[in-house]
Amino acid sequence: MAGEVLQLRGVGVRRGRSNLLRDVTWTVNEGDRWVIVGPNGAGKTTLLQIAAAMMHPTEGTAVLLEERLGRTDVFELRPRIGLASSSLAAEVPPEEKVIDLVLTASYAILGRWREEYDSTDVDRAVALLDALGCADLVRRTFGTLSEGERKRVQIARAMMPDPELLLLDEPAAGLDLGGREDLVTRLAALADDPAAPTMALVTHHVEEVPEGFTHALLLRGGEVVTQGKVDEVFTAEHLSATFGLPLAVDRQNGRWYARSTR
Ligand SMILES: Nc1ncnc2c1ncn2[C@@H]1O[C@H](COP(=O)(O)OP(=O)(O)OP(=O)(O)O)[C@@H](O)[C@H]1O
Repeated sequence: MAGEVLQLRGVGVRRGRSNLLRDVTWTVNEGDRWVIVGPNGAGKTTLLQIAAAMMHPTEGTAVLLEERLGRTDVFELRPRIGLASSSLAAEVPPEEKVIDLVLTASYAILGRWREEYDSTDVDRAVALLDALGCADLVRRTFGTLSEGERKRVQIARAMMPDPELLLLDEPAAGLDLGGREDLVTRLAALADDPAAPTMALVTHHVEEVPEGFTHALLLRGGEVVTQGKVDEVFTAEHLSATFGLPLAVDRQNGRWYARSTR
């Protein structure tokens, strides 16, 4: 499939009197690697929920993989989109085996019972875990993993059905410095792989943006501050407006750094 993977036009999400998102217009093209950056409560997770066909907009239109939300069967659409998020991780039973957690993603269910998998599926699951540095965790249960290991296993699961769009909600949250750097390096390798799916990653921190991410969208108070090519978006002016404090922004070896100048 060529062209637009996701197209939002004038998207709003209201809950009671709150506008979680307002007038968001955003196009993701095949092969793009997007980061969505903003402070707590900006609406980042809400935006990702729409991109994952887990939530419908209250206003505007959302077209995912050429299917318009509200006019398509989301149960057919969801397996084409990989989502890794801490809220999904919280639903995993602690006794779930890592290999089963990844394998069951092909069926978009939790729990391995009833399905049988062929050896091609098992080989793919092991290869994905290996690529994310988790080959030694295959036989462990999810409940025994560290936070960093859980994050990497979740990404392997999200990639298992070979999605056309991969969505990562705060993949580095809760990781120590070594864990963050390991994950960011692996995500940079993924971003660099032309065979990898189109991606969108949510974070609060520009330091967590892997090298090779091409585009950025800044959100504040449910509204887009600016969006476009990452080096045009990640300026002191734009990031200061997004986070509501004066920031200096640096880039070194493809990575970004921000600090307060107050
Ligand atoms: N059902 C709801 N009813 C009212 N407000 C809600 C509801 N769900 C979320 N919100 C609010 O919408 C805003 C956006 O939430 P969202 O989780 O999308 O933000 P976020 O940018 O991902 O935040 P964080 O970085 O803290 O995870 C928050 O202020 C949140 O409290």
